[in-house]
Amino acid sequence: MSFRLQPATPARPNRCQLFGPGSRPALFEKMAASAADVINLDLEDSVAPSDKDTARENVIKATHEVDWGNKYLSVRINGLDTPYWYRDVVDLLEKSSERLDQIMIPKVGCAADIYAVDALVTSIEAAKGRSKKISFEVIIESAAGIAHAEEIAASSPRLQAMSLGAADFAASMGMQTTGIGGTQDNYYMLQGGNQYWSDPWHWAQAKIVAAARTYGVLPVDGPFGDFSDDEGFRAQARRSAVLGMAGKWAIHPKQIALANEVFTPSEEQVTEAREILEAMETAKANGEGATVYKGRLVDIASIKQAEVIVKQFEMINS
Ligand SMILES: CC(=O)SCCNC(=O)CCNC(=O)[C@H](O)C(C)(C)COP(=O)(O)OP(=O)(O)OC[C@H]1O[C@@H](n2cnc3c(N)ncnc32)[C@H](O)[C@@H]1OP(=O)(O)O
Ligand SMILES: O=CC(=O)O
Ligand SMILES: [Mg+2]
Repeated sequence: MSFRLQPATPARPNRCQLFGPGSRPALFEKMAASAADVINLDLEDSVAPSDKDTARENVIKATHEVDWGNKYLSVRINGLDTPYWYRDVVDLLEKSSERLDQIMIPKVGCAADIYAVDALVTSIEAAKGRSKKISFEVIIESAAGIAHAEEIAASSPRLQAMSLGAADFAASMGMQTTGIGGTQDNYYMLQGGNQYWSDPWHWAQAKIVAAARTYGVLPVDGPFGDFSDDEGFRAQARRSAVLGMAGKWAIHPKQIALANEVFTPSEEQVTEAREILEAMETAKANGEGATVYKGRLVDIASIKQAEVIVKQFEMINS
């Protein structure tokens, strides 16, 4: 470990972030009753320009009137290149109830974007005497965003999570696809006449995980657009979980159980992690730093790996 220790990420479950348009208030009670850990009420791309004002009012009303239980309640504001975002922030901070936990900032391109929102939020919080400090989540979904992922991850103590937004990311990068996440037919290697599909999202995910984990921010996988394809969602989510992401968005209620399943360590994974910890306790008692578990090497690094799984499981069940 470096002399600079890696900060812990926020200790709250973030397996599934359920999205719903702010312009469809009929969905809000259903979202609140769902099994998602985080709710993202959207003012941005799922809301038509003509509905922006009404959606904002709906969302503010819902912070007062809907029982959100133990959900982490987040609202996605409009991008900083639009005429809507400042009004989103001002009205949310001045008029929403203290139940609001987080603002999600889309299409972030550099740390200065967060600085601007932080300055506005901090000023309104002080002016209005709000007792809860609002947290931020950012979406990395542009060439600039991925190029500056590290400075964005370091930009504000308010920052708790960083998501990959596959749709806008693909557009900004000029990727030749209309798919939102998942396997891309044309992204394959050829060997012996056979096609082997590769993962075009992998490097962006890995970059986000590294940037976020360096600064104690939760890395999150964004949308998987084809909500009819459960196995496609599972495969994408499993790859994200193995890479170190904490959770994934659901853009339809069908996807909530799938995300929770993948981002909750299985009984087998937890049992194995606990057995590794026990094996290492025995090794330590014998004055050894390394030992053998089921024919494999385990050593002091294995303790940290096993603890990741046990801690995830314990946090979800606490
Ligand atoms: C690229 C990005 O930026 S992604 C993030 C922004 N996008 C979004 O927020 C979109 C979120 N999702 C949606 O708006 C909707 O789910 C849609 C448009 C995809 C599909 O909506 P529908 O056609 O109503 O879906 P469908 O008919 O399959 O709904 C089945 C049930 O789930 C409910 N439902 C649909 N979406 C949601 C949701 N997001 N949250 C909770 N419940 C929902 C419906 O009301 C319906 O309930 P019922 O059985 O009681 O009648
Ligand atoms: O905002 C999400 C995206 O995929 O774009
Ligand atoms: Mg987007």
